[in-house]
Amino acid sequence: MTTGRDSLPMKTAQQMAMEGDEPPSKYNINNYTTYTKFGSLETSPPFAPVPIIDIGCLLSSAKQDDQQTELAKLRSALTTWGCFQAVNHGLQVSYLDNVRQVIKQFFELPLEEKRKYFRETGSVEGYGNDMIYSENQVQDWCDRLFLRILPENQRKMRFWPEIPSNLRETIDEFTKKMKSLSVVIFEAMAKSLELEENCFSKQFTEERDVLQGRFILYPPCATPDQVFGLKAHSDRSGITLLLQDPGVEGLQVLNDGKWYMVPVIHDAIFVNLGDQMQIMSNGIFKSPVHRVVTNREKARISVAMFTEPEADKEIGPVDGLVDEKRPRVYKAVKDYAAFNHECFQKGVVALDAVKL
Ligand SMILES: O=C(O)CCC(=O)C(=O)O
Ligand SMILES: [Fe+2]
Repeated sequence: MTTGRDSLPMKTAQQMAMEGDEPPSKYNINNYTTYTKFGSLETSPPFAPVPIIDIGCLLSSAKQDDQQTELAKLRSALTTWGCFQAVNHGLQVSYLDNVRQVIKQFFELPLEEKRKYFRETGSVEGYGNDMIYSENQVQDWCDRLFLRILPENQRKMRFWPEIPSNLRETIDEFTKKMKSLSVVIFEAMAKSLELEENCFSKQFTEERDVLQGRFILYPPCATPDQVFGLKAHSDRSGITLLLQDPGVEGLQVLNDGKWYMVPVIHDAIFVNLGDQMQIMSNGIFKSPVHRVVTNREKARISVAMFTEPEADKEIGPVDGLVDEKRPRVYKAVKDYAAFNHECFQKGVVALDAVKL
């Protein structure tokens, strides 16, 4: 995958922030009209009353009544918001803090060290900025490390930092835990729609499925009202599991045409659906549009893990969700990642392009 225009930044957002630079004009959304379709950049909208789901109650071992109540809550969360805060997921808050700390330590390293893992132009994997597809693309005020973690035999270890020395092992272990949590969630989603328990999970739990990690630093920004941390998008994944920075908010979700700030719950894992789940659920579940705003004083880090079916697997609305009352909304697609990328370059919304 190569593009003529892609380039690495002269200075990373973190360097600019450290040296007190104002964000350059290519970071200023007011210079680009394309980004106003989702509304203006509002840095302190109301908090999103995003549902809190008790994962323990979704397990088959939970009391039947508790399970039914939680499944109904899950279904309502996913049909309205497309996201929820997962609590009681079995991971200690000290464990989650340790994952966040390791990522923070990586970003605190001197640039010369991080530079070893710089992504190559025309490719997303590695340390750096988002790929640049066009001159009309506003830049995001963030630096990130992007890794394709699963399938294991596709890991490109040259992009996996050796410092901090426990980073590789931490990511590996966290991935296993997130993979198991995702299976619980996929099964619960199916049960909440009265479908076979494995009808979603079977698309994601074989040997060659993909899991990508995006470890992000949003440095403080001198002009938060003009600059996005991450511009509005929906995820192309099946589901995304996100660890937020416990010290600072920044993630916003769009609901019914209005932006809401996602509250930070220290021990929660924020879960949002991606486009591929919206397709598989025949549009019943939502893949929410979301974005990240910046903060004048504080840096924010986040850890996002994206699950996807393997590229050759065709996905489409599952049988149980298509009937006369609810005709099929989406075509079947293969390699939605590549399709999504193509649409992005053409300025087309991928989910619209797979509608029948
Ligand atoms: O940093 C966040 O809170 C969200 C990250 C995100 O939306 C993404 O990486 O797709
Ligand atoms: Fe996202």
